[in-house]
Amino acid sequence: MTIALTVIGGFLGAGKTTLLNRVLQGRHGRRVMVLVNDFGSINIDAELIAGRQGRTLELKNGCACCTVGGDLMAALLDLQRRPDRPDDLIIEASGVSDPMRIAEIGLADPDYRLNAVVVVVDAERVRALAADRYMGDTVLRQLAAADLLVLGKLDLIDEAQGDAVRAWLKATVPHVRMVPSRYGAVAEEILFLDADHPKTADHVHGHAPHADFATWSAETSRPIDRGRFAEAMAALPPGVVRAKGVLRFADDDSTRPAVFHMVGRRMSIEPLAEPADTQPGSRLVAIGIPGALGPDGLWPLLNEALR
Ligand SMILES: Nc1nc2c(ncn2[C@@H]2O[C@H](COP(=O)(O)OP(=O)(O)OP(=O)(O)O)[C@@H](O)[C@H]2O)c(=O)[nH]1
Repeated sequence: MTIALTVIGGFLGAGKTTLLNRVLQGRHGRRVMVLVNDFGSINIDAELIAGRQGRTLELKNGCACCTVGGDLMAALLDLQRRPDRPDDLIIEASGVSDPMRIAEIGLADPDYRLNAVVVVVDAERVRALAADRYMGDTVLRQLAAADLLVLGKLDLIDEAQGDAVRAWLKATVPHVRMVPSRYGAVAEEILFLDADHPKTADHVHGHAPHADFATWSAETSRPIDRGRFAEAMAALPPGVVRAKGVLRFADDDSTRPAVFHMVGRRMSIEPLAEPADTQPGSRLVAIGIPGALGPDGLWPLLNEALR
């Protein structure tokens, strides 16, 4: 039997890991493995995946659609030879990748068949991102690659705005079905799409490079002051479009670290859902337009927040 391949794409912070976690928690009876490709030297995404032990593979050091194609092929080959070979492989693409390109790399291996390319859309931000001079092409390419659009974050906008986003998506990618989803609440469906995707064959082979994004990361073993951390993050320049971290605050004596998300200017800090085998210390990564942060990257900000 071939392994069904599902690629989850979507722009930085759209909600890909949230959807993936819902799939992993679902009662679908399938043996699912996941492969995450974060776009930085510290792969925080792998830490944020629920029940990840034994079923999460990581692709580090670059964007799978551009630089790590060879690593991806090697990982796929390895997986289908394992005794605990899965029924399904879900690849969570990095937020800047072209998910169709990743699907194509996967399909070069005859042991895999493409179930679907699922693209998560941040309903609050998608139109502004698509119109952005720097990020627009990447976003539009992702939308066009989808067999299914999962329209998340409708809870952050009102009904009229939600209708306008739907109408815009319908006009922009008329052939693509979309489903609304709050925090990935369509997860059960996505393993069983078995999409008919003529687009894969038609897709222009070769790779039109997407805009360059820079990543920054910083780590510390010292506790972090919550108030000063929030102030430091609020001071990030607009060119930093996404940041996330697994953090240990000085005022929190639980063993459970906190998870920090910044998507655009929206920030949240919550306890890590499943703290089982997380690393000690704190880690922070950010992604944005090259040059948005100075040569020391996140370090000055993180240092300000230490106690
Ligand atoms: N309000 C709201 N927030 C959501 C929804 N889905 C996801 N989020 C939040 O959006 C933030 C980013 O979610 P992730 O799932 O980490 O996004 P991602 O696409 O995996 O991010 P990258 O891998 O960094 O590109 C988190 O704070 C989520 O809780 C939703 O439907 N509504």
